[in-house]
Amino acid sequence: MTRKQKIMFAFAMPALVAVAAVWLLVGRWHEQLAIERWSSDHRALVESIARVIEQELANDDELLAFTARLPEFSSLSAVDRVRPAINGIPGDVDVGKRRVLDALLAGANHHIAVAAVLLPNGDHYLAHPYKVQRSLRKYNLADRAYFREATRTRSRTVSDSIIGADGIPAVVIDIPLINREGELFAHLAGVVPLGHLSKMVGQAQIAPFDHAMLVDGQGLLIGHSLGEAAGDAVERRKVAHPLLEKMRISGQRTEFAVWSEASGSEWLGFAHRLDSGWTLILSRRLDEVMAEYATATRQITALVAVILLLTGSIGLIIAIRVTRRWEAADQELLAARDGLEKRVAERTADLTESQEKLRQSNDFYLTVLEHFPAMIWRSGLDARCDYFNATWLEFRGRSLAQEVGEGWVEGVHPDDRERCVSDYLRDFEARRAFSMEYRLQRRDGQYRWILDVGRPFFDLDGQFAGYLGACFDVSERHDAAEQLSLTASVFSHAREGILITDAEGIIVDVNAAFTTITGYSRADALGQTPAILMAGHQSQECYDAMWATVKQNGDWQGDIWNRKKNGELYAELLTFSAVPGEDDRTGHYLGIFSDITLHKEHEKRLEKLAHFDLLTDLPNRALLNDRLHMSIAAARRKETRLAICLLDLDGFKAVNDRFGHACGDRLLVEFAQRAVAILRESDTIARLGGDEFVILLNDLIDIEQGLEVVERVLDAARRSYELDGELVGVSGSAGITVFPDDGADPEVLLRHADQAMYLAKREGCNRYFLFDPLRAAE
Ligand SMILES: Nc1nc2c(ncn2[C@@H]2O[C@H](COP(=O)(O)OP(=O)(O)OP(=O)(O)O)[C@@H](O)[C@H]2O)c(=O)[nH]1
Repeated sequence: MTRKQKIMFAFAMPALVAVAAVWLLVGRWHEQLAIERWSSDHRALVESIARVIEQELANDDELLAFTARLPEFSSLSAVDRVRPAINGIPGDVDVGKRRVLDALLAGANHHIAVAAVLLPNGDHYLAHPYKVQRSLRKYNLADRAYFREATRTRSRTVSDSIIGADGIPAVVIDIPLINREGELFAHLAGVVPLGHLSKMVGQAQIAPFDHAMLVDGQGLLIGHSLGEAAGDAVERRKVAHPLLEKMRISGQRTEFAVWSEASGSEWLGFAHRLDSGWTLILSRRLDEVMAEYATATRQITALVAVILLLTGSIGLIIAIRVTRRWEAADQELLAARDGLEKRVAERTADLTESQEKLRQSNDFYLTVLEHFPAMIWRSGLDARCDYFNATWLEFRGRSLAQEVGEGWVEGVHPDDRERCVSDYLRDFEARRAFSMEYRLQRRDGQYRWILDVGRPFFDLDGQFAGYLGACFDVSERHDAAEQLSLTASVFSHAREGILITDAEGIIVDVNAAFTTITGYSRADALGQTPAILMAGHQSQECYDAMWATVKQNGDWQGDIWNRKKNGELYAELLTFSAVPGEDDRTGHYLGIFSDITLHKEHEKRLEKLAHFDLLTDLPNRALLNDRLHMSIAAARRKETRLAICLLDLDGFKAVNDRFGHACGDRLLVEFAQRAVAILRESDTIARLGGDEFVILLNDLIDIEQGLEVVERVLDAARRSYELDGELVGVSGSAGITVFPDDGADPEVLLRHADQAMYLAKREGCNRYFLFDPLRAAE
């Protein structure tokens, strides 16, 4: 189908549909219009027919009223002749009335078929014609509604339909007869059979209506247009009619309606209430009414269709012209579209390329993010975590679904959980970057220290979009920090002094014990070298050796004498170690020392006890032995002589006895001092015990040199001593032996000296003897 055909079709189809719709609508509309028109046209006719019926009834009424006013009906002259058996007075009694009634019934322009005179109690006085009186089926009519109504109102009353006393359905006109005294003495009743009423609504009377009905006040059918033919045999039945129902509801005197019968035929018509209370229903078949208006309907519909078709055709022509322009414009549009599509294709290709690059870029960043060595997370505006990278999930050994939201918190160590969550939420609220450490359970169940660094991130519009964070396993650093903290604590609280120098030996740190021991504050020590502690007690070589050992072996341990800031000497047990730095070179030196001055002094005391005589402070026997061995060795090495002199005081016991032991002690001390003052540094005088001493004279060139010294010592011994204010005198006896002349063995040499001293004592004391082997043999 071409474009033109499409447009024509687009116009033609709605036009045809519109014509069809208008056809139907106009048909329906015109039917409605025809009904309304018919209704308004015939409303007046209905009222006119009703007036005719009412007029005819009024005529009957008037005729009866006229009769009632005649003298024959001014009284009842033969009431006493009434016989129930003949339903009233005999036919030949009160004939005046019957003559009048004959004349009444003989008239042609009324509908009264029977006339009757009733007594006030309802009994018949007479009925006319007489043969009707004789055939009456009901003698007393006091129970009739119209009779009671007329008696009560003392005025003319028209009844609804009844079954007459003669058994024929009829309506009755009752006129009460009032005498001059104003008493109601009788009723004059005119009976109109229903068949007579049907004559009022015969076809001729109701044309152009098809059908008419008269309904009494009780809703009973009392006449209809077909009743004329039925005569008196009009069926007195209850009428159920839509118009009656409508009238009952509306209360209107005239109602119009359209209704359908069960047979399917449609009717329209009017109901009109008469003055008597009866209702006249006039109806006509709808199809007949519509047939009257069919021509007009067809004309209007055709006119509308022509107008529509004309309008449609004009529209079609315009559409075709417009279509041509559209087609031209369309061609331009197509050309423009082709160009546009080309550009779109080019742009799409560019865009696809860009998207591909973007996708690759995204894939790259996502891959980087997923497998970045750090554990990465993200949270949204609600502070709940909605992303964890593969590194995190791998660390935790859990799925993303398990970790998102609050899931990850389950992995935080129970002791850290509250702090971790509250710190996070606090910083989140403040949109503040944070850095915190907590323990997070790894997939193997082990808790690891995690450094979690989070910061807020913002979208392209600068709106806050959540938090991004990266976590690092810092357990080793954390352990190291703890270790460092422990080390620092040990460093601070150690009882040993600790100093740390750099590779050049410059002190970089000292602890509190260092200050306590040395008196140098940290500020005093930093930047100095350990040389500040040098006391001059050890030689520089000693220090150099120490440093050399440290550098070679990594450490050195030993006792060392240093000097405190206040100049006091102290001994320390020092461990000096090299601490390796990077690339295995010494980074620092660590010195740990404890103050062992007391220990040293104690040791010194013990040593002194072991080698010196407590009283005189001279070497004792043990030290003498050592020295003797050393002196022998030295003399042998130097090839010199060694004189060994054993000296025993004379008369010492008497001093003790006379002055006491303490004075004896003082004498011994005095003698020792005198002897030491005489001897050289390299010589030795030892106390063997009591008043017995040994003198070693080294490096003797000849024996005389030694003898001279011994004489001087003996002279010193002889000098008086002041004890308790008195001068006391003792002397000494000595025996001398010479190495190597008299022997080489220390014991032998001492024994020889003892032998010589024994001789000196024996010869009178206060003298000395050289060992003489010949005399010793005596
Ligand atoms: N005061 C004092 N007396 C001591 C000490 N050791 C020993 N003695 C006494 O020194 C005396 C030594 O005795 P001796 O050597 O016989 O006395 P002596 O009178 O010098 O006699 P000779 O040596 O034989 O000439 C004894 O009385 C000891 O009790 C000491 O440390 N102090």
